[in-house]
Amino acid sequence: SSKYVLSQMHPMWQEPLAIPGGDRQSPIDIVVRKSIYDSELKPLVTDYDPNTCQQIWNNGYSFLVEYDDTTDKSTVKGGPLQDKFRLCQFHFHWGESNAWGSEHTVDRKLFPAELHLVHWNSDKYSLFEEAVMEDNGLAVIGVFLKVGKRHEGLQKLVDALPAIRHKSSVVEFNRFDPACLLPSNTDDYWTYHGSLTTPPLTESVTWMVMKQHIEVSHDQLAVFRSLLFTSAEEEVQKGMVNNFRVQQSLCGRTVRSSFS
Ligand SMILES: NS(=O)(=O)c1ccc(NC(=O)NCCCCO)cc1
Ligand SMILES: [Zn+2]
Repeated sequence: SSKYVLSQMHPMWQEPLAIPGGDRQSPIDIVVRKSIYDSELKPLVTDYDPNTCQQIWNNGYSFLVEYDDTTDKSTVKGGPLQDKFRLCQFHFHWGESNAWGSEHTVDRKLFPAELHLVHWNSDKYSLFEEAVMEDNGLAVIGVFLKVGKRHEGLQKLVDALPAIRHKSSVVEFNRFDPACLLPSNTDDYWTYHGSLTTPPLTESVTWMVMKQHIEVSHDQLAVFRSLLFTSAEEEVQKGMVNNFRVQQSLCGRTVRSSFS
């Protein structure tokens, strides 16, 4: 049977009716003039070991690059963080067009895509699964992507995507340094307390959203859109696009900025 690819605007999963707590959900719109400059916020200190990179796979929501998080070899500290957090994976969210795709917005401005580097508090917990249930368990660095010049460091990752087109496909992926995906300036960021943006939506994330974006080419982003939400045996194949959650209400939270 001929399989055809759909790209629909429907969200990839149904928003639950009730969310535990529900007053610190992510993503949000960052209203720049309402963010509070906090001079106590330090620069972020990332220390990533490319040799801890293990695999790249399609989990049916996005594609994830997973790192060995059994030691403190790839970590982030500083910024708003009191502890050291271990990198476990990074992934992206994107749209079917360059006009939208990011999860966070800045004064309602949408970006074509957003990178999330996911870390868990290894000073306090011994597993991601434990940390994900705790208030200060996770730290996620968000980086906006804009369409422009080709990102040389990203190309190694783009070249691996055709091998993981379908949900649940995994390939080995080594020696990738996630630091190459960070903007040149990581001192300027917004930070707030929020949640995971996909189920289980747990409210355990300290978000650090970079002010400076990175640039990737139109063609590189087009390869993201060639991925599928669906597994190989499914009759109808759905294009992996618009895998972002809609903005959530701030519920009185303060967004702090590390820059004035
Ligand atoms: N988009 S987001 O808020 O950055 C995000 C990050 C992690 C997760 N969940 C996650 O990583 N679960 C996998 C747990 C495997 C532990 O090794 C969901 C959403
Ligand atoms: Zn994410």
